[in-house]
Formats: sequence, structure tokens, C-alpha cells
Amino acid sequence: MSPTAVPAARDRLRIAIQKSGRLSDPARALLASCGLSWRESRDKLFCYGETAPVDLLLVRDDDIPGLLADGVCDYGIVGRNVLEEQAAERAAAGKPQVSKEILPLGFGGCRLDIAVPDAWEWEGPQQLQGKRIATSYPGLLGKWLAGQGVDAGIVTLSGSVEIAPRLGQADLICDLVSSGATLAANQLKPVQTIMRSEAVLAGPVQPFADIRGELAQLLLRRLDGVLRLKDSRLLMFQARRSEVPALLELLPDAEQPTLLQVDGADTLAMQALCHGAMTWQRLEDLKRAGARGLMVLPVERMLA
Ligand SMILES: Nc1ncnc2c1ncn2[C@@H]1O[C@H](COP(=O)(O)OP(=O)(O)OP(=O)(O)O)[C@@H](O)[C@H]1O
Ligand SMILES: O=P(O)(O)OC[C@H]1O[C@H](OP(=O)(O)OP(=O)(O)O)[C@H](O)[C@@H]1O
Ligand SMILES: [Mg+2]
Repeated sequence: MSPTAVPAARDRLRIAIQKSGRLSDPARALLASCGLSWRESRDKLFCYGETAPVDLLLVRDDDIPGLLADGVCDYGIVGRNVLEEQAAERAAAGKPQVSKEILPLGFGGCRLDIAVPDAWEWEGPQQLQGKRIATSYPGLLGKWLAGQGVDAGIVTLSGSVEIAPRLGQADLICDLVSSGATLAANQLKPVQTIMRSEAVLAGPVQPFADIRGELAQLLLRRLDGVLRLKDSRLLMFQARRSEVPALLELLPDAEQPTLLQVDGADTLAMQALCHGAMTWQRLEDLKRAGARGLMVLPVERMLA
């Protein structure tokens, strides 16, 4: 599609997700928890939305920003690293940005790190001057190097970046790191993070002018509800009125606690939506502060 072409109006929303890889299952599970379900095409590349007019396109993650830019799909679930890399490449080519990060989704967490051979003593970014750096993220690395005022050679590789220093293709690398195991197995160590990444919902910079605007609102509202409840629990207990202030101090993450009088004036029942982890330690602290009959319940859905 030419850069000036306007994508045809559609009456269904189309979301691109990774076909197979780290983000495919969690992306699908997240959308399913928003009440969406699909019928799959025989080639398993397109899923037709059944419960709502929201279809899925199953593709390679690197293709998602381009599909968004071309208007082939309306939203995409992709790593911030991929989205930002293609944005950096578009910017370097003088192309306008047509899509952006709408919402971080809380899975697929990793970092884009500079990693050097174990034997190096790291003194800071200036040490990279004149070095060759292997990466699959030339746009992000180039932008970061320019910001540091460092002139280094970028060796672009599509995979197996960690092996490049041993093969003599580069002096060091810039790649995704999660546990650090791949770096360690290749006698490399991370020395500098240039980006923190996770899966994000990417979407258009401009709002939709057709029915997709309403579908987009519905999707975003439901995603917001699901993500807000991800680590949330409903906490219920009873306590004496005099103990309530101390108990509330132990619950800084409680949203609008509700207090009900249960017998006479002294005993109160309390319920609150808590957004932090409800560990055994926390429950024991609450018990010590006077909470009785503590119950922690999962919260399935919330509509603010
Ligand atoms: N080790 C990791 N830990 C956590 N998340 C990661 C890790 N490596 C990559 N990711 C995130 O998951 C995304 C997808 O990674 P994956 O390895 O499945 O991609 P891929 O091999 O490029 O897949 P595709 O075949 O779709 O091109 C990455 O872009 C990144 O955002
Ligand atoms: O810090 P770690 O937990 O070891 O993870 C980092 C590795 O994970 C990714 O590769 P992946 O395993 O997806 O293989 P790939 O190179 O084929 O994409 C990434 O490119 C690193 O190589
Ligand atoms: Mg890929």
C-alpha cells in the first residue's frame, strides 16, 4: 500500500498477534479473558470473531508494526522492543509514525542489554567507541549510541546474536535478556540496559472514524478491567471497631474499603479490593492486628 493510501473502512476490528512464539498463548488468553472467542480458518492464519466483531490475524511478530502501518490490522500485540525498533527505523527513514503503544500488557518482560565478554572490565559507554556490536535491533542501538555520543559499528544479525563475538563477527552484542542464561552460556555479561520491554497493545495514532472506534472502546475498557484485576483479590474479615485504623494501615493497596456493622456497635465486617500480593505473611500480620475470619477471594470481572 502506498504511504498516502487510506485503508478502507471496516465494520470489524482486526488484531494481529504472534502466530507461534513466546507471546502467542498469553496474547490469546488475555483477549479470551476479555470475552472474545473465535472460529479458526483452515490455514490457521485468521480467526473470525464469534462473540464480538473482533478478528485475529496470526503472524510473525516482526510483521506486526508493518501490518499496522499499512492499515491491514487495527491493533497488534507485540513486544515493545519490536514496536520501538520499527519506529526507530521509520524515523531514520524520515517516515511519519502511524502507530504507537496504547497499553502495556504485563507479560513477555525482558530487557535489551549491551553485553560484553566476561573478561572485559566495564568502564561505561565510551568504551564502545570504534567497537563492532552485533544486534537484531540496529534502530534502537543506533539511537542509543547517538545519544551517548559514541561512534561504533553495528553488525545486524537476525538471530544467534550471542555467538557473534566467538565467531569474530563482533566485539560485543546488544540483545534481549531475561534470565541471563543465554549470555552466561556464551561467556558474556550484561553491562547496560538500553530498553525495558514487555508485550504491549499497539494501535493507531489517529482515532477510527467508523464503527471500529466503538469496538476499540469496548476492547480497551475490557482490557483495562482484566489488567487491573490481574493481581487483585477481594479481602474480607471482621474486626473490632477500635482495631480498624491499625488494620487499614496494613492495607495501603486497598481500594475503597467497605465497613459494615455486624453485631451491636463493636464488630465490623470489612471488605476491600487489594491490588498487591496477598501473601501468608500479610494475612498473619492482619490477624495479629485483630482481623478475624480472614478470606481472600479471586475477582473475576469488574466494571467501573
Ligand atoms: N528471553 C525472553 N524472555 C521473555 N521475553 C522475551 C524473551 N525473548 C524475547 N522475548 C519477548 O517475546 C517476543 C517474541 O519472542 P520470540 O522469541 O517468540 O520471537 P521470534 O522468534 O522473533 O518469533 P517470530 O517467529 O514470531 O518472528 C520478543 O520480541 C520479546 O518482546
Ligand atoms: O536471558 P535468557 O532467559 O537466556 O533469554 C534470552 C534469549 O531469549 C531470546 O532468544 P530465544 O530463546 O527466543 O531464541 P531465538 O534466539 O531463537 O529467538 C533472546 O534472543 C535471547 O537469546
Ligand atoms: Mg520475530
